[in-house]
Amino acid sequence: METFRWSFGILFSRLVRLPSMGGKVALVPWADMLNHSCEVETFLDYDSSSKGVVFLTDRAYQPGEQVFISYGKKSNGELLLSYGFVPNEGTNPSDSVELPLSLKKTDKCYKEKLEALSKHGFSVSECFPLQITGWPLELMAYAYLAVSPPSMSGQFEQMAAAASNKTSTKKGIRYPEIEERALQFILDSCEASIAKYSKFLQASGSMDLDVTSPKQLNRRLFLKQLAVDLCTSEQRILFRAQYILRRRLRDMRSGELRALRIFDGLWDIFN
Ligand SMILES: C[S@@+](CC[C@H](N)C(=O)[O-])C[C@H]1O[C@@H](n2cnc3c(N)ncnc32)[C@H](O)[C@@H]1O
Repeated sequence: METFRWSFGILFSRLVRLPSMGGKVALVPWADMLNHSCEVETFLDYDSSSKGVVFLTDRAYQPGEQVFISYGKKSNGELLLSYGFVPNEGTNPSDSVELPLSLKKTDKCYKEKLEALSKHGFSVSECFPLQITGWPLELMAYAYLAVSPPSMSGQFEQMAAAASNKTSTKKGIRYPEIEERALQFILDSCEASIAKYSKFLQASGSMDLDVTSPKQLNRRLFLKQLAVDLCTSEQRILFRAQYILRRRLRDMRSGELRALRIFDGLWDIFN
């Protein structure tokens, strides 16, 4: 098992996917010494004219400077799983965190909604990727479905299709009448996830590493630090989403309040 794990780790951390050969994988000695940087876009690829694997840098490098390639637009979690490292905090624009969303068991239309989701290959709980720059339209469509009242049952199918990205238009759907509830629903999930991350990060300070040798201790400390780095970066994305959602909800609610005040003012005039 130990040998299998080692071979698996070596293979997955060193294999190269060659886009011009349909993503074929290859082991490329020497080229596999290049480290990843989230700031570069260039990658290794097969070049049919020279019949070899080539790499063109995207900028000039000074002698002695380390040359980087891109291992692909991957989240910190993917980089940790495939390559065993986590980029420095805030340096990976492709970083994302999976946000779990679920239908509520107490929902009056639970069965109908689940049926609509099942038709599109979804189940009662789904995860959607949150990025520092925002969230996908599919996540919003799922949130609409989760909060929509029985009077909107005619739209469940459309919402489920949009959540699974199987609509023909690929454009986002909008239901202004339930937008506030949908945003609040996403915010609640976001805050539940933040609480889980905070619990882990707090506990990590006093985690019992249960080791018998200094070598084992160093290894466990290293792995713990990787877990802490990953959780910190994922929690950062959740905090950003929480900030955006709170602001949007506050603006919507203050807009509604203003409209209500104007209505009250008009009411007073007419009375
Ligand atoms: C294809 S090898 C790159 C060469 C490797 N540094 C070596 O010495 O052989 C991939 C491994 O390099 C390391 N690596 C690559 N980019 C890194 C980065 N930005 N930060 C930390 N480690 C990195 C990881 O251990 C990864 O599994």
